[in-house]
Amino acid sequence: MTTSTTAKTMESTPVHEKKKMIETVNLTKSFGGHTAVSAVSLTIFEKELKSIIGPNGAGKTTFFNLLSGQMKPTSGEIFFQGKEIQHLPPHKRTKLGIGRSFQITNVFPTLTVLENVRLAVQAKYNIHYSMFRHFKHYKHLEEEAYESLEKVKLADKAGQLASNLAHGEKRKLEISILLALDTKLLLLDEPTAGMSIDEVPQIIEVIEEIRDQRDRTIILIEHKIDLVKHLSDSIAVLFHGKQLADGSPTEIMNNEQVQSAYLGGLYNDAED
Ligand SMILES: Nc1ncnc2c1ncn2[C@@H]1O[C@H](COP(=O)(O)OP(=O)(O)OP(=O)(O)O)[C@@H](O)[C@H]1O
Repeated sequence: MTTSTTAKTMESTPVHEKKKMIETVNLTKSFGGHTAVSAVSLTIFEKELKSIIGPNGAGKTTFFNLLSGQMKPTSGEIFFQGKEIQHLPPHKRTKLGIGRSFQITNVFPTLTVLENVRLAVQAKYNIHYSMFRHFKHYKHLEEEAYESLEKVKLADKAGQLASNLAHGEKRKLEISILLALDTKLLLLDEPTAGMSIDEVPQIIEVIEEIRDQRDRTIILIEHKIDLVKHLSDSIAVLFHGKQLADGSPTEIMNNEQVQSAYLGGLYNDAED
């Protein structure tokens, strides 16, 4: 894990100088009588990495589903760069620049790693492939795809079939595809889940490098609290669907309400 002072730089930027990337206002999602997300009002600033933490069932994934458009809210609003988006379907939000890491459906197992990312680059430029055009017409797409693979440290696997990648490599490929699509807001849902111990530091390094470029905004759901502390500019805590706290990593770790209501449980989760 590399050390970086960039996160501290974001923390020290005065709030009035920060631009809002996405904001939720009283965002609520109920399933029958159960409210999974309850009047959550959160602001995520451009170029920051915000983590959403909370015990199992706290509403984190539902919150992501609302941001990405997989679910419609029961009430409340979502503003992306000032534009109201809660009524937009997922593909329109993708076009605006919101990308979610689990969109592994974009990965074609029988294509190579490079071909998968090249398709994302093509989609970004809206270019339809023609067998009769000279390959040089497409060379820049391939180069851009390769650069995107380099950013996630997967360039050495460019020629392999996507189906042959290890689990952690597939997660990196997903992130590479999001980067190739010029995603402004990356929604990373437990990127380390299911990874072997060897794979975790690699994905952390990738996320850290994307964060330190400071040209994207990242929202991260993650159970591993040490990782969250290390990576985040700010942390929001959900508890029974409600927003329990929102602040810097230090503020959250020192927040007595968070500690007593939740952190003990979280540490236990993390050790599972
Ligand atoms: N489609 C659904 N229908 C009914 N209830 C749902 C649905 N999706 C989520 N819930 C409920 O909403 C609550 C919040 O679930 P959610 O998956 O958002 O929590 P989470 O914080 O992501 O949990 P975990 O850390 O275990 O993934 C839970 O009680 C869950 O059972």
